[in-house]
Amino acid sequence: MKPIKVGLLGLGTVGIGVVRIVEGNQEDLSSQVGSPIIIEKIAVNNCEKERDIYVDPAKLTENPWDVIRNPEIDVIVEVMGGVEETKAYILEALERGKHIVTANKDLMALYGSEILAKAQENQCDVFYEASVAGGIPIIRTLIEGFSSDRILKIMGIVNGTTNFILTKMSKEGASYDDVLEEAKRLGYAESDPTSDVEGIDAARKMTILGTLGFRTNVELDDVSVRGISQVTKEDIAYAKRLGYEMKLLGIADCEDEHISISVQPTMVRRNHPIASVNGVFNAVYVYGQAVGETMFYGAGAGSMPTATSVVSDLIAVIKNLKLGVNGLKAIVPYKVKKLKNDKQIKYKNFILLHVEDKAGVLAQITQAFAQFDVSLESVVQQPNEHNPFAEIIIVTHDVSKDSMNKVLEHFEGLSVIRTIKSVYRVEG
Ligand SMILES: NC(=O)C1=CN([C@@H]2O[C@H](COP(=O)(O)OP(=O)(O)OC[C@H]3O[C@@H](n4cnc5c(N)ncnc54)[C@H](OP(=O)(O)O)[C@@H]3O)[C@@H](O)[C@H]2O)C=CC1
Ligand SMILES: N[C@@H](CC=O)C(=O)O
Repeated sequence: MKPIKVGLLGLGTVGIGVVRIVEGNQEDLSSQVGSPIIIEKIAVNNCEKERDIYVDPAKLTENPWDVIRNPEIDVIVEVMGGVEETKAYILEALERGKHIVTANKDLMALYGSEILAKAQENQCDVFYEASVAGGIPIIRTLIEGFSSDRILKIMGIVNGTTNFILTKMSKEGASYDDVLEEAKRLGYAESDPTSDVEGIDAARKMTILGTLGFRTNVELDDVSVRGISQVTKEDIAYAKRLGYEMKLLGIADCEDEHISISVQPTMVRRNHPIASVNGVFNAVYVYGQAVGETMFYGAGAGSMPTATSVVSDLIAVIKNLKLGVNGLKAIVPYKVKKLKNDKQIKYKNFILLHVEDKAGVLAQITQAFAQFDVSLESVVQQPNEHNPFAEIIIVTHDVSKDSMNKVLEHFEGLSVIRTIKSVYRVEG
């Protein structure tokens, strides 16, 4: 049996997991595909670096082109990250007829359509299951499992680092900075963790999920993004007191063929299944017109869970190779994209205000909501224990983003409001 030769770009957190699974499960994997699988060459930044795994030094190179241009190699597994340089490697590999497995959501969110088009041109596979939600097979599920349905909503905790941080802040009262350091040490965070905490990583993943789920070409700029760096322990405590959990949620919905996609810290009603997803775990909730509610749960980051998705993709590529059907499954979004405007985007809001503690304040505030047609679910006014002002906690009904923005703008000019302390989306 002719072995299948794989070129690996990267031997970090995910790359090490890939080598462990390919070597550790060799017998089972090769039985599934009918050929031994050999990792032929591995590109790294520094061949001398000490690693948590032994690999034959002769396999290592500091030049990724040695992998891409190696005629022996059938499949490239890209787990090194990066965008522009990596795109050049991937495009040339495709031109050379090599199939691609990648965990790189940055690359797929920005250049997915170009890469998939190049793959089709060259009858190559490009699989990227690990790019969203680590070990959860959500991409295959959206493409294949929901092919018969119309997806109306995708809601996900798709960043493990931020869920790990919010969970530890909420359950253990830990400090944001300490937990972020821990997430870095555990290999969950991106090399630049700003993209985790500012919601950019989640936005990239939602771009991919939105494209596949709504079968239209969602771009990163279509996603409105807010991260967790401004979420305070006080906000988390308020959420808990009102029966919610604070989560960084990606929310994509489709109504009358118009879509909206956002990533933002969200107060999720405690009885919603996604509210109990903690730590580095991810979950993707999908609502289909026919199927109704579904949810997919698992580790969203880390070496072995992510490598599981990568190696499953590798197996899929090799099976296609054996059948001679590579390149047939590239998804081409076919619907014209229509984005909702701020009048069409509607959700519940939580607002915490610090206000003057005097007569008539509450009336002025509720009057402002009425003026902009924002209907309220609850309003609570209470003195602040340590300060000479009062707090007003408001939860709205579903209201348009446009109306809500007008209320907040109006509040900026109201002298009785000292500070608009927090505003969060509410789900459930
Ligand atoms: N970590 C996770 O949980 C997840 C990661 N991903 C994605 O997987 C990819 C890899 O992530 P991760 O393993 O965490 O990253 P790491 O930083 O741990 O590893 C990156 C690897 O790539 C090598 N590398 C980086 N740049 C180059 C280059 N220009 N030339 C040659 N080698 C290079 C590094 O070499 P050296 O070791 O010598 O420095 C290292 O081995 C990223 O796209 C990431 O977003 C996706 C899902 C989960
Ligand atoms: N940094 C990412 C890694 C996986 O994509 C995360 O925390 O989810």
